[in-house]
Amino acid sequence: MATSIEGQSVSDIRIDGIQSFGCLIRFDSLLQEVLQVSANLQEKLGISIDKALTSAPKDILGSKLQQRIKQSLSNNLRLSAALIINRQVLGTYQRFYVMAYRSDDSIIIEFEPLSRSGEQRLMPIVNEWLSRLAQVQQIELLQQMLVQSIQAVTGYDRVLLCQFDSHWNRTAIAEVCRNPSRSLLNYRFPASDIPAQVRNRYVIQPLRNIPDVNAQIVPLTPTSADLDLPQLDLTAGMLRALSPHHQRYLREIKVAASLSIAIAGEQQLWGILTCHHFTAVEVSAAERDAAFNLVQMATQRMFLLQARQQATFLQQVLDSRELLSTERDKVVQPKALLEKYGKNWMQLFNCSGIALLYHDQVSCTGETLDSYELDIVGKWLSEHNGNKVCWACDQLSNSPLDKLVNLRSRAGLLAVPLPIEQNQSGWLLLFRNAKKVQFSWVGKKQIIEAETSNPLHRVEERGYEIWVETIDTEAPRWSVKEQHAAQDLAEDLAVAITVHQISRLNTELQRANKQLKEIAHTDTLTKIWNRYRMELAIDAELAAAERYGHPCSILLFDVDRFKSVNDTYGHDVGDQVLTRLAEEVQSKLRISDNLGRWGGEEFIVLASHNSLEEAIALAERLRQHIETVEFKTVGKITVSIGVAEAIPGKESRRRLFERADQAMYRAKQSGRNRVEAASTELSAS
Ligand SMILES: Nc1nc2c(ncn2[C@@H]2O[C@H](COP(=O)(O)OP(=O)(O)OP(=O)(O)O)[C@@H](O)[C@H]2O)c(=O)[nH]1
Repeated sequence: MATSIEGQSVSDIRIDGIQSFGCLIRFDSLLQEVLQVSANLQEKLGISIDKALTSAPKDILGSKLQQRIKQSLSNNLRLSAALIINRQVLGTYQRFYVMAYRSDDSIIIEFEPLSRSGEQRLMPIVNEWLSRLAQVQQIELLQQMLVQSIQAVTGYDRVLLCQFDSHWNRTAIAEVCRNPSRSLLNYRFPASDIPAQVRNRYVIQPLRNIPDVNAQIVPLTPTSADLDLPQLDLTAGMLRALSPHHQRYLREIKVAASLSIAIAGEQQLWGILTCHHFTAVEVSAAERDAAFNLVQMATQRMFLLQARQQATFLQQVLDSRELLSTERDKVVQPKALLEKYGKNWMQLFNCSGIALLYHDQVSCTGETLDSYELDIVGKWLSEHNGNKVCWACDQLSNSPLDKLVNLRSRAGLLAVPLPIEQNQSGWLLLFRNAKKVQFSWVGKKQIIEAETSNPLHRVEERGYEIWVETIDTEAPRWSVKEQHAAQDLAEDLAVAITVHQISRLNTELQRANKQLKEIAHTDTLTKIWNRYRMELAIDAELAAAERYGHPCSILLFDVDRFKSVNDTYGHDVGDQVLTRLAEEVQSKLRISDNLGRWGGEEFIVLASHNSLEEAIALAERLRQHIETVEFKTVGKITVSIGVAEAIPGKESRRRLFERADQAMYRAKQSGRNRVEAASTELSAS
């Protein structure tokens, strides 16, 4: 079997001849001289070759047509629209479809006789299909209707819509076929069938009409070699003869007539619509043009529907992101977000599972991998891909990850970096499971093997080789739109993660601050306020007392002969006494009084709102209570207490304390286990 539909797989072969459904005249670049004519000129135009080669172009074309063509070609390489002309041929009027274009420093004019029959029937058919195509909302339905409409207009036995993949292999995605046993639907054709130079021709001339594969090539006369001119490039025209390769190929697939219409995408060819007839068939220029227009119209609609589909997808992603942004204020755990929205994202991105890796945490939903494996994937991505770039894979078994983790059915992975802190890595991982698909390739095994790494097996013969490729380790590709949308989502998740992180740090910071405060304010042995905290409390109370004019007093007390406790029972027992003493005193105080350890075995009570008399009474109660308490190991102890009432605004905390200390000293001097009050004279001094 030939390797190429166009048969031009190796070199750009030119043939000095045309197909027989029209005739051709080659003029010089100024349209002043006839250089070559096709051998069927007499038959088609009624002008003998000799006459044509010796006549002035005006005499063959008529001055009106000559003028028109000259004008059109003065700026362009070809006529912007083909002309229909009437011409008398052998006594009867004949209509012709005329194409004119420049090629190789010549002007080429092609004439195709038009038959009147059938044209009237064409209009309503075309109009009906146009209106039906214009209303379809589903892409697959539109594609199916397109092939049906082309069959209705051209009458071809098989109409096939093929789409190119990124390697230029074609897959037949829609078909109508009169003979089901010759259906090629879902078949795949290797890229080499339509090599680059042939695809380039389709860009220049999207129509390729071969009404009779077996027709003899009509030679040009004189030949280009005779004229010492290069062989003509007839790409822009309709009559270009088919190469022997192409002819052999079409014969092998038992096609007698073919019409192909290239479909241009935004930047490159999107696909090709191919019509095959199993016997030779005359397709009129009007039918051909109608088919071309239907393809144009349907594909524009198809691209519109595709754009709409993508817009819907993007809108859904946007909606999901909106929901996510409403969560931000609530400081939700990222893991909870995945639990809440994961299902929706899985649907949107058509994936089996989603994982989120950040700050050494792994959360996932749906079918992904084990947590430790996800961790390995994250580390591998950061190491080999950097933290800034997306990584999309549709065949993980072919990637280095296959050796690192047990992939199970996961075949596709879209890994999107989470833009969190600079040196931190985080990933949003979307997984797709493998999807089993089978493709029936048409062509030689060797060629198909070059296009795929999957095993092939031959299934049947239909005059051409068919090789079935089974793919069960691949997932559907991640489209550019999906990748961009996933990046947007990752950005939002990164914000949610950062907000959560900050709030967590805040809580931790607050807790630490509280702890620090407690440590800074608490005496480690007795767990009551320490001296620093007591000083703060006395200062605040002094300020309040001055401001509001209420009294306030302090009680300074000290364990009597505590040294002997330590000496007799040891320091630990001494500590126990101090702890118990604090508890006992605390239990006798009002909520508004504060107890603190002043240092060593000295304690202080801040009795807010207490006058000296009230404070003395409190001190006496405390002293008496302590006297009665039975301390473990030690038995009874006593305390000596010095009481001083503050003179707000007139003395400092230090001075107040000194007065209380002096009173306590007097209590010690007076025999201990006593309460002494600081004198007011002293405080005034
Ligand atoms: N176990 C223990 N002993 C302490 C602590 N702080 C101070 N002391 C002891 O308390 C004793 C205080 O002794 P002194 O200042 O001589 O007074 P005293 O023996 O209590 O006699 P007077 O105060 O005069 O009744 C010392 O032996 C200190 O070592 C403490 O946190 N734990």
